[in-house]
Amino acid sequence: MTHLLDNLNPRQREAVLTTDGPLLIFAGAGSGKTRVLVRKIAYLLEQKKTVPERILAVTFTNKAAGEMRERLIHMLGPEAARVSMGTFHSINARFLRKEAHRLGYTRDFTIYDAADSLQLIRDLMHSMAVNAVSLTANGMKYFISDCKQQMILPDQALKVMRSDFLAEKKVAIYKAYQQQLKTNNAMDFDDLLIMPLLIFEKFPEVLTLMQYRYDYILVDEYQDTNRVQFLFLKALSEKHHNICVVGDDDQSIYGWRGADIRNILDFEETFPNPTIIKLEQNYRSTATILKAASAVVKKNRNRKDKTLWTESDKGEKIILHQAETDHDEAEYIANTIRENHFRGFRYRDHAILYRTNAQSRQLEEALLNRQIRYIIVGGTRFYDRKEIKDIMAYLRVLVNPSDAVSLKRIINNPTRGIGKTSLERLEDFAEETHRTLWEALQYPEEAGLGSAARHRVKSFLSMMVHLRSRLETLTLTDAVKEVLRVSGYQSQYETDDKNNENEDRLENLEEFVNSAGEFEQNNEGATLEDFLQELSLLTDVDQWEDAADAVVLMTLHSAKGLEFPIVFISGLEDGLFPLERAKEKEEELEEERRLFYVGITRAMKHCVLTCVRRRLRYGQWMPSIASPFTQEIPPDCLEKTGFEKQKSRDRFLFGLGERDIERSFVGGSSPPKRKSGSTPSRKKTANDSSTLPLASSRRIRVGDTVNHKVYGRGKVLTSVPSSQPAFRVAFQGGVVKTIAAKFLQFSE
Ligand SMILES: Nc1ncnc2c1ncn2[C@@H]1O[C@H](COP(=O)(O)OP(=O)(O)OP(=O)(O)O)[C@@H](O)[C@H]1O
Ligand SMILES: [Mg+2]
Repeated sequence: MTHLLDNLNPRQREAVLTTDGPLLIFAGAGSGKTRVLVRKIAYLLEQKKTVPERILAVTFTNKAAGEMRERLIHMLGPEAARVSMGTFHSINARFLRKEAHRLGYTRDFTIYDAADSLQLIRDLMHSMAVNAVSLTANGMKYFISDCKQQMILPDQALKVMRSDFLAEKKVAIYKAYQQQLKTNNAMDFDDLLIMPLLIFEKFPEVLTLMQYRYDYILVDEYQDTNRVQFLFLKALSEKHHNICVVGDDDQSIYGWRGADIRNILDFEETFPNPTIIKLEQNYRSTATILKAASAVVKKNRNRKDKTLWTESDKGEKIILHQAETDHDEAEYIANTIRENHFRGFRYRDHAILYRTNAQSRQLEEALLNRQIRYIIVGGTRFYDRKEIKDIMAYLRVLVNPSDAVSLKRIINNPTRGIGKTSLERLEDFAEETHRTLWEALQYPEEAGLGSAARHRVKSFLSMMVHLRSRLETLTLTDAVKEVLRVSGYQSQYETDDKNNENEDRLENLEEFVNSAGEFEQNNEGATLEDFLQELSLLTDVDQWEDAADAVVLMTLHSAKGLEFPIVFISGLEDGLFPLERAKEKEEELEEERRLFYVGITRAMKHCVLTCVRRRLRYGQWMPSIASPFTQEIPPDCLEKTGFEKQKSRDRFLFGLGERDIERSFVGGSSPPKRKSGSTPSRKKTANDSSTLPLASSRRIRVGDTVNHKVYGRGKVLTSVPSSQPAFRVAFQGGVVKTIAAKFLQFSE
């Protein structure tokens, strides 16, 4: 047996051994909070002989849950896999599959992601003829989510709202939205958190059962729970009080998504006689990194003071590099990574963090340019692509025909001649007769459709009914294939011109079938419902498979809980990090500072901060100065580079109307350096490709076979409109990527 208490300091050991009663492990970054949580679960299983299912462990991402599970299996064997583990959303979704019928949903309810919710709000605002200029669908979505996160239901909303001339309208939309969700047998992400509490309230016997179901509840990253999650934990632990939460108020970075820092700060008042254990030794970072991070976060006023110390060496100073432009910044980072690689670091030892996703483009270019492998966490997600959302909509309707958002997405996709007017008539009929849209499809005549349209609706309906019956006998993967085939969705891309984006779509659909296969392999007896649920609840980080040796790019938010030997934090400029809008409110500025603290404390050995003198934002060159946060780092921890006496030159560069000059050089060599005062050179245009070098003498065309230094052989799918010649290429390893032509070698 692994020794459960090995390699733990006395405080950590105490935290593992304190199993009963409320326990708050309150500690700074890298002090072993997550390690303690894993050991504690192991201890409960091994020493206290707790039945695995009777332990509930809540993590911030599904990936973190997966890693915890693996570690436990490694320590204790396969039995440990049975511990109930997951994010709040996935744990609640599982619960609701069994219990949502009490609130009038079926167990097949659909989970709407942010885009689905937004679509529904848009449709509702359209049908309710809401056209107030100051009320956008997006704004409404925030409003609804905000209410839900505070447990304010539509009926109470008006009472608790500040009077605002749009208040009644907003509440009316909120009400309609909630009703429509119910009709669609669908829940949004916030509902997944609220509905269990409503069930507890209405059916106390269910709560009692749940209170006896788990003996121990453990929560990681507690500082980022919101009010509803807090109420859920409180309700569940009320009988046994065996709740152990770990967190760090300095790492609370999801206030903008409703996380309530008071949950951790007020723990002592909420849970009776809690034990509080502070962990103060940091095991992750060098002394310098730790000193810098601590000094920064100490500037926040709304926090509990804590000391972090380490036995590690001082290590190297944190580098603060100022580059000329964002292009140069990316070049600097990529060069540094290349040098580190020569020195023996792996690519995967590096993480590049940024405040906003938009910053990744330049970084990608620079890495591609040097054939450095990388992975982006977040950005355009595979499951957000049109064709993937379409096929998922088919599957959702088959599982839950009441889901009108998905039904509307596919009813005329591929084109079946069921046009807008027909659909509107069907929707009106559904509303007037209190039917779902799916039920209305059975009455096309009554809904007032012409005979041709009636016929089309009937044949669509009978195809779907047929598919639904097929689902009962087919395996998950075969079901997905069958739907793709019978619906005609796949063939619409097969018959058309091969040399356009259709091939791309077909590849993605194939990849989707593969992912179904993989899911089936990993989850015995998996159903289509399980698969759809898993896909709906994936977070950005969950989609990152970290097996490959690749640099990882992600936002600072996504990096929470992770660690890397070398961390770059890019774009450390005033107005970008902290964001401009956060500077006005102290609370928000403090949250940005915590985000910076999270960023620095991801680094084990080296931390490199970068900023630029001017950045292209919204198509304009913005003169930039280093983030005020960089000045909060003690000077003896910092080594500044690149801050040169170029400021006088900068004045000539701003506003000279050549804002795109670098754009046309992206990925290539540095922009031409001009002497101060010289007139701008002629702007290079997108069509000016004649001067750009191509890797071979023959120009590359769609359909060609090409070679790439990193990705190997591939086939050119499409040409991509861009400031320089670029192609979408399907490589042999299954990777599909857009690559600048100059990195491709024509292959006979
Ligand atoms: N007692 C210990 N001895 C050696 N290494 C340790 C010890 N405790 C923790 N570590 C190591 O320190 C690093 C940080 O631990 P862990 O990720 O558990 O910290 P954390 O407090 O959860 O950090 P964060 O606040 O970033 O979530 C890990 O690499 C972990 O393996
Ligand atoms: Mg942790």
